[in-house]
Amino acid sequence: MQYQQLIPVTIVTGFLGSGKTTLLSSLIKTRQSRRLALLINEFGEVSIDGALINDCVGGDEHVCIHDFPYGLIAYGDDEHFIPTMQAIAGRRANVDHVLIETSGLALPTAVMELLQTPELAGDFILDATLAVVDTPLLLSDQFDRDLGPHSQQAAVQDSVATLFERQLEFADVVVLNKIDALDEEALLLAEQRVRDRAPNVRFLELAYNAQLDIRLALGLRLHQPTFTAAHNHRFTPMPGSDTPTLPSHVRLNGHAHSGLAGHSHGLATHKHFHEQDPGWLSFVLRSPDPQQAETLKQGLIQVAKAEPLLRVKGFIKTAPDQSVLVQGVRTRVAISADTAKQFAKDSELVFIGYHLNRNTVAALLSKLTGATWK
Ligand SMILES: Nc1nc2c(ncn2[C@@H]2O[C@H](COP(=O)(O)OP(=O)(O)OP(=O)(O)O)[C@@H](O)[C@H]2O)c(=O)[nH]1
Repeated sequence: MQYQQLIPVTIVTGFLGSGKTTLLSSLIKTRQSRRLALLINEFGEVSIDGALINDCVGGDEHVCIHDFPYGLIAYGDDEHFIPTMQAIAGRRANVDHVLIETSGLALPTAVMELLQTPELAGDFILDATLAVVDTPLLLSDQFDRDLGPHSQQAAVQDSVATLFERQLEFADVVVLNKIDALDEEALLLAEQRVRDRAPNVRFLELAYNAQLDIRLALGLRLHQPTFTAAHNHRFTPMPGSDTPTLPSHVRLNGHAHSGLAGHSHGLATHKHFHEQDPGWLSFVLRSPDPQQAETLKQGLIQVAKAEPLLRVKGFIKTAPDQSVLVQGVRTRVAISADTAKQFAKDSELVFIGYHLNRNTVAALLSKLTGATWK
């Protein structure tokens, strides 16, 4: 298979709530004639992101969504990733680019490595890994380690900081997102903070209003192998593979992803963080009662202040035949009637946090909203 015939894959990583789905939605809108396949990875029982992105593309057959509502894309127990990718390869005449959104708690390495296995290496090539950053949170020290005495708060901070740093470490491109209200000085400081954590990041891009120029996001070919004798050392044969050479994912900085044998990160990087660090939890709370949007919003802010809640999202029922979207990243909670849906179901919110107690959150939210949440 010639490089030109390989389907480029862009991995979009980034911490919980950094804006991955929002950026993907805007990329889809500006995709022009590109035919895209998207793999969306949701951490939680309810597939919110899939619903949002599907809304955004409507019935457009040139954008095909593969939703992984329960699974963690490409991690150990994911049986769907390789067959899904092979199915995409099977309709390669209709696919120009694959975009994979990893869970906000995942590292991109699991996908990176599977792309190099014999099942996929003949059809796909990593184009670039993008890490989306919630810039205001970065600037307000929310991704810093807590160097104080041991406490629950310090444990949350440390786990968040570790995950954040590792996502940046594996990125080719860091996208500074949520920068609408930031001035030049703040952006320079944010850049410095990214570079301090991940000196090998190759590009920093700015996403004003969660929009990225598609030319800066797709087709970067940052892992294009060099097919010259002088660079033969970049090819690493896959052990046990018939394929004589694999597309090397060597970075300019020498950080190698050039085959499983030579891989430098170790198997630990294949694990999702909630496997490695069982402190990360996700659960769903439901309410049959009609919700008052502002009361619920204030309730969620209080919960995020009192408990180690890092992300909440879902739809709440504000009238018998209407549900509206709830999006919370720590204490920033937005309720968007624009994304109203004609749902006749109960309100349903996914909560993600670190050692977050389901019963405590349910009791607190029920008390604060006067509605039953369980
Ligand atoms: N002000 C502002 N808000 C943004 C921007 N990008 C995203 N958001 C908001 O941030 C929240 C989270 O955005 P998502 O796109 O769902 O984030 P995500 O990274 O996909 O979230 P997870 O999949 O849960 O990790 C939503 O309320 C978005 O509307 C931005 O550029 N500016």
